Amino acid sequence: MEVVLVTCALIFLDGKVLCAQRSDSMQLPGLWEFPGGKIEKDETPQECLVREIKEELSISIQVICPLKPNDHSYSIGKVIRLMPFVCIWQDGEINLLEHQSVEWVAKENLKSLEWAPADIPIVEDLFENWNIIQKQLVDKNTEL
Ligand SMILES: Nc1nc2c([nH]c(=O)n2[C@H]2C[C@H](O)[C@@H](COP(=O)(O)OP(=O)(O)OP(=O)(O)O)O2)c(=O)[nH]1
Repeated sequence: MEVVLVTCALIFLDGKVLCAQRSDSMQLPGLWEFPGGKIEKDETPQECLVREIKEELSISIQVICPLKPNDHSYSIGKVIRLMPFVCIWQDGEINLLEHQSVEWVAKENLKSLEWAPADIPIVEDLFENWNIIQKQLVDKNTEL
């Protein structure tokens, strides 16, 4: 069974997370996701994420920690392993190079978006652990 490794970034700023809507030229058009992409040969998931976010949104991020990955099969014989990472915005202005739109979303609005099926368990996990993640980010900020 082929397992495709895909990273995605939960980028936090001011208590909201950045969500992106896939465009008509992408697979799963119109659905919401966390930006990211497939891991290339010889790169770590963290390197992949920094590269993808620069390519897709033209911003720099800092990768903080992983959350639980989710395996999802969109077609027979092929599994996507979606690997989420908590990240913070570091530098640059968002420029939509692939997605049709992005939104900074608060916890209470997370579940109202129409998510790509592979993201649903990740959104659940994020919702459940939202306050713990926020606290970790605040502690991290005071450390810096
Ligand atoms: N980046 C990302 N991809 C996701 C998410 N949820 C989800 O099902 N996917 C799927 C869509 C695609 O089938 C695959 C990732 O493909 P992609 O098109 O974003 O990645 P990529 O830029 O490296 O792909 P490519 O252009 O090289 O084909 O994972 C998500 O939250 N983020």
